[in-house]
Amino acid sequence: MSPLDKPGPKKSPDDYSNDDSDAATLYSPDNVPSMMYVPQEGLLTTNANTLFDGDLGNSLSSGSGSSSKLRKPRQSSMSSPAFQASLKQMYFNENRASLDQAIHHTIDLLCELVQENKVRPIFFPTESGDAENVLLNSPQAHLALVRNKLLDRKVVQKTVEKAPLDSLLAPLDFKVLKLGLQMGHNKDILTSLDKKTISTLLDQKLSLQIKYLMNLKDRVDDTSSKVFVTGDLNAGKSTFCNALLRRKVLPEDQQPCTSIFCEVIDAKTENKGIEEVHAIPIGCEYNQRDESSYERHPISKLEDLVYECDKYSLLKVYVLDYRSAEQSLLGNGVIDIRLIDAPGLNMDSYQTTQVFSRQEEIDLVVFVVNAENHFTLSAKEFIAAAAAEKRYVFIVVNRFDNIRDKEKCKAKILAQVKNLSPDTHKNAADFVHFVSSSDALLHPGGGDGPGDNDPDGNYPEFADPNFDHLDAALRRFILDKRSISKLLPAKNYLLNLLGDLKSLSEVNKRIYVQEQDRMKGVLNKTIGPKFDRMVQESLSVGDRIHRMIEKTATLVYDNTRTEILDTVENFGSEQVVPYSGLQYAYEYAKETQRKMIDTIVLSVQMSEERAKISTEEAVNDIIKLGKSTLGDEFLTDKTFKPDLMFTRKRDHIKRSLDDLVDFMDFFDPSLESVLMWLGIPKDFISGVSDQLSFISPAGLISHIPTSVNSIREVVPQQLTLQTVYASTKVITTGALLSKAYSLSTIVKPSVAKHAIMPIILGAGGFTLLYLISDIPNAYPRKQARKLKKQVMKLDYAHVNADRISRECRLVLNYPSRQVMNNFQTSLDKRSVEKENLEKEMKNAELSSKYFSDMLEKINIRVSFVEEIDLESIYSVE
Ligand SMILES: Nc1nc2c(ncn2[C@@H]2O[C@H](COP(=O)(O)OP(=O)(O)OP(=O)(O)O)[C@@H](O)[C@H]2O)c(=O)[nH]1
Repeated sequence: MSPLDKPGPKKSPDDYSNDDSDAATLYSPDNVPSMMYVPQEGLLTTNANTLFDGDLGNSLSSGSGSSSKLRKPRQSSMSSPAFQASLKQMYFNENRASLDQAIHHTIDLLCELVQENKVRPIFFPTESGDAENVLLNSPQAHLALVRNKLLDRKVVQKTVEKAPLDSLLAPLDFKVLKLGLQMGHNKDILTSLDKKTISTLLDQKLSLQIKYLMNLKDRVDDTSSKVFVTGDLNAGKSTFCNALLRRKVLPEDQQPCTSIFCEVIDAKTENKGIEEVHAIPIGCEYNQRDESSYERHPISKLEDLVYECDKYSLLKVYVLDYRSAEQSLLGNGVIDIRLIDAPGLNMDSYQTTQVFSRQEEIDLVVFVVNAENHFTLSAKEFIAAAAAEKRYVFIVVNRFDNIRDKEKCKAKILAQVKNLSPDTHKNAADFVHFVSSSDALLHPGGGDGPGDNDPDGNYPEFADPNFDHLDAALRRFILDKRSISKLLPAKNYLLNLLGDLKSLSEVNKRIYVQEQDRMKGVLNKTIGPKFDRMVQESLSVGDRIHRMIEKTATLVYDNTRTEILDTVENFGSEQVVPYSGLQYAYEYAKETQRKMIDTIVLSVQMSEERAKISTEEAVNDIIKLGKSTLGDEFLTDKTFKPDLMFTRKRDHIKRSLDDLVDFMDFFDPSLESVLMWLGIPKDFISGVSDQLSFISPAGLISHIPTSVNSIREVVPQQLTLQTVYASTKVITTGALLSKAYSLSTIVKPSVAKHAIMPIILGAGGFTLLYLISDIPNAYPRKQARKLKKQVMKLDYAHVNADRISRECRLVLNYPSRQVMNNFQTSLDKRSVEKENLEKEMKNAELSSKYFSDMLEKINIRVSFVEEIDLESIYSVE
């Protein structure tokens, strides 16, 4: 931000000055102390005299919203070096405050991003262009990673192949984030990426940037300036530092000697005027007030100390410069300058890393290159990196005295500089110097220290005029153009970082907008309808299974009932066990009874077996239905075991049935059995059975004539068989005697006496014979009726049919529940899927909104930083 008010073109202090080229005159001791800026009054003033006339002309504001204005100074005052110096100081302070603010704002943005990354993942494209990263850089791959935790390369490959080309985003060319972490090259991390890792990596990246910005802020706020002198081995770095100090402080040698960083500090301001070396042992943190953090050594020991890189990490070299403020670089009276003499660049990697790691602490990099060797590969790399960060690099081409064709050498080196740092090349007169440092130290007085000044107190003339020019340019850049030397790298860095954050936000905004649309499509076209369809399917399958169970249970019930009733119904038609004779009649009866009961039990057992088969079929049908509807999602964890069905005892009927053998159970006279006993073919009996059906033993008894008339009436029609039948019944029931008695009342006793007795005896014998012979058939018939009666009474068929069908229903409920549970699981899964998608959609919406807002903020910050005008007042060219 320029402190110059608009409108009207900004004027650099150079515009007020007639000649600003001679930096030495800026700090004329006569002028510097007499000039100061009074912010409260908005005036530049001397100790006693006002330098401004009464006109309010071109005004200067504080740049931070203050309305304070500088009155236009008189031309004579404006051109004074003191005015220039103070004005530049004011600009510097304002720009520094603005940069501080910009750094704070950027830190805030980074903190916001860190927070956002914790809540919702930020897509981070890596810079490497290899195949793996292309996969990782696609939005699909990234979100898949986030969702699925583990990267299945094949799956991602498939996704990428399917994705439309324009939806794949090319890796971004980050400037700061890339230089800061180089995450994309770490294959070990990439292969094990999951949501947490991505988040942690980005978190680390952003946290590092926050840390870096804190350091940057310290650097901007730090009033001192650090000049980092580095270069190739034996290029003359120490000699160059000594030439700047005009003393042989640092050891020079033809062999590489400096193996430790040496920080040269003004002893007058920083060490109570005492010249000494503070050697900081490796691992110690230097604290000047804590003597245990370093070792004190005299300057003369420096020759040895520089070799002890195994012992010390840094040497703080406090020296006095007896020259005047306008001659001395360290004791310039304006700012605190420190020189850092670094070991040669091709030292071991640790040292080189140190060089890199320290870059953020330094304001100016001076790269010393041997004119005879030109740039080595490591030198080129270093200069390019430093220029990218600082924009300007001081290049000192040393040992130029050894070069014969100086112009050719110059042209060659400048051509190389052009490639490495265009800005430095553009301002080569200020930043590229061809010198001989050793010559610069040659002066008539020779030797070191305070005694070298000539008797008049003036410092001797130098042998190399080019070095004078370098010295002046360096002082001018550090002291006069501090906005550039100190603040420009910070501004540059901020712009680069904000640019990266902008790219990151743009990519994320685009991805999340795309993702939102994609997920909306998935929800409306796939997951939503799938969920509804599954709900319908589960209802319909549930209904079908219920019907299947009912059908099977009903079938089993009917079959069982029919089976039992049929079994009972069929009893009595024939013998069920062999008859061994009258003397075994009781055993026969018991055996017949047992056999019949067993047959009933067997019928139940058979019904159960059939029920098992029906149940198994139904189980398979239910599972098949589940599988056909749910496909792969159907999981069966149980197998149906029919043997486990009907394991309870089923012979309780034996206990229920009356198993007493009654004497009368052996006799069951019937016309059919009589006919059969008489040897009449069975077919014939069946043919006439309809006509005989009305004849029942009870009916017959009721039809037994009660008088002779009635006998007369009856006999013609019901002769023979009926009579025989009736007579057997009469005998068996005792009715015969009563009928005989009643007959005797109507028939003359003498007649009766001769006729009845043989008849009675004949019929009785016949009947007895019939009854005894009919025992094998009569008992089963009687027992069958008895059992049937009891079965009916116990409702045995229903009870068993109900029991079996209930067990079938119970068993079938298992696969039914299994299918329905599977449905429920699938529905739950769909529901979770739907909820997750809705949640992700919401997150994508929030993320896209977040990055839109973030982009707006970044744009405001970028304009803020861009408006910090560090250069217009100092035209480097
Ligand atoms: N001819 C000539 N010799 C020089 C010049 N500058 C330095 N030297 C010599 O080069 C040698 C190495 O100088 P140093 O200053 O020790 O080099 P350095 O880069 O500090 O060495 P290391 O830090 O040990 O890598 C010494 O012998 C110097 O005298 C120069 O401008 N011209």
